[in-house]
Amino acid sequence: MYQHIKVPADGQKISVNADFSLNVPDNPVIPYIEGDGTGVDISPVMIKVIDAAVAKAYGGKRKISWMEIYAGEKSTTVYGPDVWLPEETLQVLKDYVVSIKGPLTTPVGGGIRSLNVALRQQLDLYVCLRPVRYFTGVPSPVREPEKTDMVIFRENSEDIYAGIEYQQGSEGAKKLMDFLIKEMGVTKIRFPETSGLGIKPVSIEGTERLVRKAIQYAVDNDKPSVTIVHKGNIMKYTEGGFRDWAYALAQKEFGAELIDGGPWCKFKNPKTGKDIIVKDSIADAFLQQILLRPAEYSVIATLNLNGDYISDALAAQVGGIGIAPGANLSDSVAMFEATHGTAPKYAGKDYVNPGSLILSAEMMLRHMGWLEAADLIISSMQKSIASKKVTYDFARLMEGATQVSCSGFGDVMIEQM
Ligand SMILES: NC(=O)C1=CN([C@@H]2O[C@H](COP(=O)(O)OP(=O)(O)OC[C@H]3O[C@@H](n4cnc5c(N)ncnc54)[C@H](OP(=O)(O)O)[C@@H]3O)[C@@H](O)[C@H]2O)C=CC1
Ligand SMILES: O=C(O)CCC(=O)C(=O)O
Ligand SMILES: [Mg+2]
Repeated sequence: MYQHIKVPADGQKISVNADFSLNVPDNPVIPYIEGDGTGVDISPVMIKVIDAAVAKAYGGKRKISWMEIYAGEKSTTVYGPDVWLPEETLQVLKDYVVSIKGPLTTPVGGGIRSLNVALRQQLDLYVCLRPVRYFTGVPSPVREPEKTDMVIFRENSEDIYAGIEYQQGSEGAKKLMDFLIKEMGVTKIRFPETSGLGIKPVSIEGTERLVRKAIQYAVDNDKPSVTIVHKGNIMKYTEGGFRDWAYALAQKEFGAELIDGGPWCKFKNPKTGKDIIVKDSIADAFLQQILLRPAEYSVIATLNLNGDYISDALAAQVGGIGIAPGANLSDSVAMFEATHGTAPKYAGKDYVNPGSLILSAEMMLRHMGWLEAADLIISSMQKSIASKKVTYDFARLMEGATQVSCSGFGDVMIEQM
């Protein structure tokens, strides 16, 4: 049926109901992309740890059938030199509904466009969900890392990240420059002859669907606030539009009312009766606020590029990108992945922290409703860190730690279950 993908004989597909709830069989097939760089190290460890947690939680009644699918460098060896993202990979990601991926390399400057972004765009995975929480004992550069407890909702389909760009000197750049100068009367391009150009689309629909998810998350998870992070003072009609449309949605769909004339607003959580405040922060100020007053922020809704920067900055606050998980979500399809990239200098060395991908898989188990296995992962992560048997990233900052390898940390996690 597929050219290179081998469907496991013993598993069934997860399916989606009309209300977007999932039917998860006891033996679901989960497609995974190993990933470039350190993907080769972390993906097998993630699978081993998740299998152990599922076996322990359900005593053999439930089991994941993993199905390897291809993207990135491995795809070019399996499918041929120029095939970075095979059509059948996209088809499987849609058909099998829930998947997980390792990181994929994107060259800087030239070369192929990001496959990570292409996957999100082609599957319309418009939410990039990145929870940021502190695990006791993790070395952190801040004094009170436990005060950082945020969940980032990053818009995943628009913004400058959409990749509409024209290289300096290209026909496209010349055409667009001509149009801007001659037809739009633009006079502000300082060096028109030597500029590359990029376009930043931000829409009402794109904003509303992202912000709706962020506010609903605050309602479902008893969170005190949603902060819209933007640079709307400077980019008024894109970032500023995002802020205005976000506030408007909070009022229109959640019944939020202005506080002291606005723009902040609040509504009562229908599930708890508590207030949820919807507020905003300009992105540069936000980046210093999260360091100085992290406890004042909870759910964050932001655009694609801001969300990228904020994800890594917040990850650092709770001990680094070695334990920063994430998910890319549409209404039906979910693809889980770590926040970090391929860390090429460590590739194949069995060295890096597999924690981000393991915690991404923990989010996946929770998404599937396999809560007992997900809880086991969290408690094992806590105990493993407390045991101080950790990978280099924590060991180098932790007093009295024993440094273990990437696979070694997986084994520690399995021992701690
Ligand atoms: N979603 C995706 O697939 C993503 C892909 N990328 C791509 O990855 C490539 C490399 O990007 P780069 O900017 O170097 O960012 P990376 O996130 O790959 O690495 C930056 C640094 O983060 C730390 N780090 C990364 N992974 C781990 C881990 N598992 N455990 C512990 N520490 C870790 C290392 O820090 P230290 O040096 O201190 O040890 C590393 O040098 C690029 O091509 C980029 O486009 C980037 C982000 C996301
Ligand atoms: O696609 C890439 O290579 C980088 C993407 C990224 O940094 C992210 O999504 O956090
Ligand atoms: Mg990033």
